[in-house]
Amino acid sequence: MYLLRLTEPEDESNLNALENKADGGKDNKVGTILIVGRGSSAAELMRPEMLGRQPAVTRLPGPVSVIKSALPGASLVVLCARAGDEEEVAQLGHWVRAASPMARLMLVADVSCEALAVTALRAGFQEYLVWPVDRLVLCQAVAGLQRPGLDMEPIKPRVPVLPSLIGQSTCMQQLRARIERLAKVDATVLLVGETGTGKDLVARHLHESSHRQGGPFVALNCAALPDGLLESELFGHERGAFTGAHQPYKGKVRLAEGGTLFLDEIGDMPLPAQAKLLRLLENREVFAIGASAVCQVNIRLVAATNHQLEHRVADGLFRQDLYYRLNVARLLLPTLRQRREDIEALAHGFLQDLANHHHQPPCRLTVAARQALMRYSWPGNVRELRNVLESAVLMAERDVIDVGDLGYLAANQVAVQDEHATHLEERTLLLRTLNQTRWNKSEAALRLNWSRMTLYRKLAKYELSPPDDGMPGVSV
Ligand SMILES: Nc1ncnc2c1ncn2[C@@H]1O[C@H](COP(=O)(O)OP(=O)(O)OP(=O)(O)O)[C@@H](O)[C@H]1O
Repeated sequence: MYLLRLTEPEDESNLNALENKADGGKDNKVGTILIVGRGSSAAELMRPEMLGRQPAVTRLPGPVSVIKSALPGASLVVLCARAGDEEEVAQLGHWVRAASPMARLMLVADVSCEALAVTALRAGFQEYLVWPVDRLVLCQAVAGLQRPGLDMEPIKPRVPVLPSLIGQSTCMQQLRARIERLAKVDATVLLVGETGTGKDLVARHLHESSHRQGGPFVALNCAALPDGLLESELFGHERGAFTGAHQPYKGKVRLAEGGTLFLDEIGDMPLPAQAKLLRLLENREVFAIGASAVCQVNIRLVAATNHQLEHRVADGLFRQDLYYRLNVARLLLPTLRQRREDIEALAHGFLQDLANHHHQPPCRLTVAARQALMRYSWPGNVRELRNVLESAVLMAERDVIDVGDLGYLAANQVAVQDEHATHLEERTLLLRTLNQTRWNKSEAALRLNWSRMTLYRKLAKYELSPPDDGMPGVSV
């Protein structure tokens, strides 16, 4: 009853093979095709002229037990979903991976939706189609199933798996709006921010939202290569240009033709390469090592740094003219400390991601674990948060992450609690002494063996004032 015919009607042998499997036949090359439906596309897919014959469609959310019981042995699971169905998509991906790890997963979305596509690809779907889909495209997408020996070959995803920029804080909303604006123009962009704040991810989003999205996105970390090598990697070389140059190499700049060149850690670029980069930005031309002529290029440059470039200029380590060229449009990425309100959403997104990756249900955070994440200072920003959660997922014995699973954050939490307890004790002691001395501060300082200055500092710190002022907290 779960058989969905996606084959051409004239291809009788395949129909027979599918029928055999559905009837408990021995032909394992094809297997069962299951459709889990939601939205108008599911209803459309049921039309006989679309699929050859009348299929059975199971609704999601629907009888979970029915869907789950149908999964083992399925070769292809087609999910028809709408925008907002991300949770179900992730859930189905998880079930399929658990019940039938070799099955292919296909998502048919009612409308084009980035969140849905990204969730589907992260959940292990090999194919993402947007309704209306051509019947031929459907048939091609399941063609691997129909050809013996190709059953398990994954279908190349048609959309890039680019993680979304998570965060609804004001600074993230502003950042998104700026990315959108800058995506419409071809200006050089400089991304500035601490390590792990998402500069690489933003560069990719800029590329994907720009008219260059069909072109290549080529990234190079300028700090990762020694001086000589960086120049040849970036601008290319001719054969025999230097010892070891056995083959000509185009270089990253020319490889990015028609697309975006992303230069990470640009603050660490050596001065000779900086001179060549300036020429590229001014004339849009490259001169490969050993070449006899320049070559015109059409690229957009996005650069990133976690240095204060102004300081590098002042120290003579970065060319001022290049700095002015790069600094045309500058995007400052907020630290995670500046957008603590996004921590929970980021954690949720990463836990979902990790669950898909490890084919497990997503872990939940206890209240104490959530508080520990909120309190920590995150010097390594979003990357550090992701790493902490990844190791917690691996360490947690159940699908619940408690503060003890958070590695060094747990120790930090204890330190915070100790400090808090010490403060509470000191405040209580001070209040008791002040009450005993009827708020005679000199007498209280004497009894506590503090100077009067220390006493005043502590009064300010704990926001204490005499009872006459009507302030709370004088009774111990
Ligand atoms: N807003 C965000 N939403 C989701 N994931 C994010 C976000 N920001 C960063 N990340 C993730 O955090 C990790 C680090 O991000 P990224 O590499 O872009 O940082 P970076 O600023 O380029 O770091 P570095 O300066 O060290 O190169 C990546 O896994 C990235 O996908």
